[in-house]
Amino acid sequence: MSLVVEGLSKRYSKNMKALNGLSFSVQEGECLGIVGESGSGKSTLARVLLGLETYKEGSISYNGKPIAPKSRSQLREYRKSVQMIFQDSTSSLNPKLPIWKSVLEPLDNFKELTPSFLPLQTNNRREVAEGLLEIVGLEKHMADRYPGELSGGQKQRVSIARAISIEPSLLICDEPTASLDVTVQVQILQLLKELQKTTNMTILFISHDIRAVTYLCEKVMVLKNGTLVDQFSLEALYHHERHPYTKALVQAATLE
Ligand SMILES: Nc1ncnc2c1ncn2[C@@H]1O[C@H](COP(=O)(O)OP(=O)(O)OP(=O)(O)O)[C@@H](O)[C@H]1O
Repeated sequence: MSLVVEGLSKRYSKNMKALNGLSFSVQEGECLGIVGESGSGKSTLARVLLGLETYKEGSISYNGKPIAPKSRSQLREYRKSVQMIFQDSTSSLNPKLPIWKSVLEPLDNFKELTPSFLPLQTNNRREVAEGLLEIVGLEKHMADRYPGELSGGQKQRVSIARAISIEPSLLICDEPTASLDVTVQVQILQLLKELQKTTNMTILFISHDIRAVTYLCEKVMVLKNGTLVDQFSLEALYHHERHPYTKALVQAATLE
């Protein structure tokens, strides 16, 4: 797996660049964190990387092939190995579907894929869903519940179960813990960390919260007004060379 972004810019209007000449790459098994305040361009970047949003300047390539949002077949191929989790698990789960059916959506889309890390080899779809729920720490009986009957943390676990069902090589997380209580945030981060270790998937973790990013990721990028102002490895977080904006984020987090 390799994701390479070069000179990526995105404008919503003539005068405003939401993303401004971003260049970075992510390699197999890495966990890259992108941190920035509100309006810095985090969601725009996630949407562009997922092919949900077009861009005119720069390039994005996945495993050496360009991501061209206009090509449906390329995008389908890409989605076989790239999954996502968003902040709002409520709107990403269909309220009318029992949990087990929601969990199976990606597998229903890509029938040719079979998740090798599931403990059970079965053709029983419901059992596959239950196995996935167990992997993310939910009990089997949750399978029959509806999203409205679950807590925020439980819903986010369901979103994670669904995302990992096809064993993605790359998981893009856009503020996955932002709407959760602090203790639940930690549990979700622990789960992602554990899953990353067991599956060796690559994680791109986008968040306004530098504590969450530095808990999970060994490489960090800082986004400010659409520009990458700092990039560093976790061990250099407190280094004097850090950009003033990074230092300000760290300081604000310690004051909270
Ligand atoms: N669909 C859109 N049309 C016009 N401008 C947009 C659109 N989406 C985002 N923007 C603008 O692009 C900039 C970056 O927005 P984006 O949502 O990517 O930031 P963010 O870092 O995710 O913020 P937040 O954490 O508040 O969601 C902002 O100035 C925003 O107003």
